[in-house]
Amino acid sequence: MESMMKSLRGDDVSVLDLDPKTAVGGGVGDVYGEDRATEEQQVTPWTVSVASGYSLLRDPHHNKGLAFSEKERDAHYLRGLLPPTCISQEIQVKKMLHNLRQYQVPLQRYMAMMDLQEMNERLFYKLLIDHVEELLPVVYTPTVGEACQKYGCIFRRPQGLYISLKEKGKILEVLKNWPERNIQVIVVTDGERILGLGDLGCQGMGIPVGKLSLYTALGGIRPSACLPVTIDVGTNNEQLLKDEFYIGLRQKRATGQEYAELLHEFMAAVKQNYGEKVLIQFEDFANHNAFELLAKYSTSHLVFNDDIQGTASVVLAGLVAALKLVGGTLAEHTFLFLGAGEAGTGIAELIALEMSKQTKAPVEETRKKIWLVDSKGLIVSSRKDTLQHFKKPWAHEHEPVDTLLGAVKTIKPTVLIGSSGVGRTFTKEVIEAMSSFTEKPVILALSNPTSQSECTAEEAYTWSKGRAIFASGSPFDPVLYNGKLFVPGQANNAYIFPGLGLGLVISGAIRVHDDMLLAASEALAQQVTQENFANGLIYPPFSIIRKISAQIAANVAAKAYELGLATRLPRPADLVKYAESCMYTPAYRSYR
Ligand SMILES: NC(=O)C1=CN([C@@H]2O[C@H](COP(=O)(O)OP(=O)(O)OC[C@H]3O[C@@H](n4cnc5c(N)ncnc54)[C@H](OP(=O)(O)O)[C@@H]3O)[C@@H](O)[C@H]2O)C=CC1
Ligand SMILES: CC(=O)C(=O)O
Ligand SMILES: [Mg+2]
Repeated sequence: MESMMKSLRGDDVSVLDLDPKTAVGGGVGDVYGEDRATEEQQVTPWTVSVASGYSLLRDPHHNKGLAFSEKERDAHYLRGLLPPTCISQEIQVKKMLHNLRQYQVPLQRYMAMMDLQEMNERLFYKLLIDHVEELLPVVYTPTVGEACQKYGCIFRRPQGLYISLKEKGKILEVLKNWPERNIQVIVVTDGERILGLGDLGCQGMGIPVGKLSLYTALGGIRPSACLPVTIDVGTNNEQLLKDEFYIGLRQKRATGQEYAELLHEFMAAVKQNYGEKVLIQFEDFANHNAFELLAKYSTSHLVFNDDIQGTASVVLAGLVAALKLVGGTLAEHTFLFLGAGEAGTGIAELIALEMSKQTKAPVEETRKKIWLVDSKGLIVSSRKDTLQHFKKPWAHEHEPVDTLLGAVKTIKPTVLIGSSGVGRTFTKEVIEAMSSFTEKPVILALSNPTSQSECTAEEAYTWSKGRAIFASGSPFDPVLYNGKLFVPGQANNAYIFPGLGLGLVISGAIRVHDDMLLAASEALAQQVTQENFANGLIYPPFSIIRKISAQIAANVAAKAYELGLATRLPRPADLVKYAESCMYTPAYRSYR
């Protein structure tokens, strides 16, 4: 046993018994037994397979820090490596939270959270789950946006898998370098449209890392089953290309065939390595690639585009809930979007689909209740020839209108949705115009991070004289207006993708279907309580997100079984209970 432990600890005789003065290479050993003369020689980096002692404390999957019990300290060679005190995970959470709150700068909090994730994974998730409303803005929008912008500067230990053009032809090998074999969810970006911040190249890695930490914290997917990936084909961001700390390829973006081939190799390698049931979530691709990738791989892989589909599902849920506050049916409302890209057209299409299901009218008809404005003005039929394919269905008969204000005045929408990525575009005039013909205008400022939000919560409530039903992509604090407290909701796809992913995983689904997005949306809308409505909220609080995710997962899984897309048989009788039972919990395990 002792010899086995010796070997596990790395103090193998063949290494230890070497006389330092006659070490390999024949130089002279220093006081540490190391030999300068051998520094140029190649060595084998090697490690042990059972974590114990010093290496156990440095293994984020098993480390418990001061929470190791006396018995564990004896059994796992930890004596002396820790100070004498033993504390509970609850006290560790309390301490971490106390420390985090000392930081005034959000990016410092982000870095502290990333350090914790790298040091003690279970404590990271316990902290995030128990204090989700406080910490979501740290690990996710808005702070993750700043983290991506400064990723090169704050880079310490790599997270996730980087696949660049240099790895072309070897992607399968690269996947095999990842330490985990049983991957269930991959979030992949190419960094070209990171939130509303544009092309951040390889530094977009913060997004897959952040999204996957939410898959675990909010949706209960095991951390070991999550794989963040960044595909680096270069960047067109001149500032990054000149930045000495930039971590990616220093070249302009590859496009066309070169791009398509790398992506194709990646998609094929993922299926070969992990099988057909691994969920691949496309995230923050520019729209000129996003729609094509989704269309191309949705028939051969379990793929989902969060920006197009997840956003659509979350917004539809909010709108269905909002009807309880503003009255009418979906089809009785008129919708205007600022931004006709992935989020805008994705949401528009799902609203039209739901309206069509409710009214039995064809989608071509229900689309007519929905209007979109892009950077060139209102999308109308006279522009059809020059429009990107995803905008064409929205080119309705109308005179050209150049501005959002002009469009609001002529279309008279009851719902205004911002998905442009451009901040402060819902001006006072726009919100006043909305409020002039609607008693309770629904205003969703979806763009992230906070700097890109189409308006602030305060602006929406003040300019509408407290009548707006408002939600935003990034969180805003409650607003006191005319003596009344208004609590804005957060319309963010983080409500949907963790539960949707869990539903796909537990049913063993092999494809994503639009009806699953509707099922997810319906489950979310059902979680909004009378108390939430009384506070003007159209989303439930994030504090109960794991309960929400289980409901979403169950609804999605039920749809997968109904559509014949589920492979995990037999179907569990109680899908909510089953979803809950599958969810990862971060409590420490006891070590024998
Ligand atoms: N809350 C949430 O859950 C989510 C929020 N988002 C946010 O939505 C935003 C957009 O994302 P996405 O749809 O993927 O981006 P896209 O690039 O696909 O689309 C952006 C759209 O906005 C239009 N646009 C840009 N500038 C203006 C302007 N000044 N006036 C009018 N229209 C303008 C573009 O017009 P044109 O086509 O003419 O260039 C394009 O149609 C981002 O900030 C993102 O963070 C995205 C997904 C989820
Ligand atoms: C939330 C999100 O996915 C985005 O802003 O891109
Ligand atoms: Mg996104």
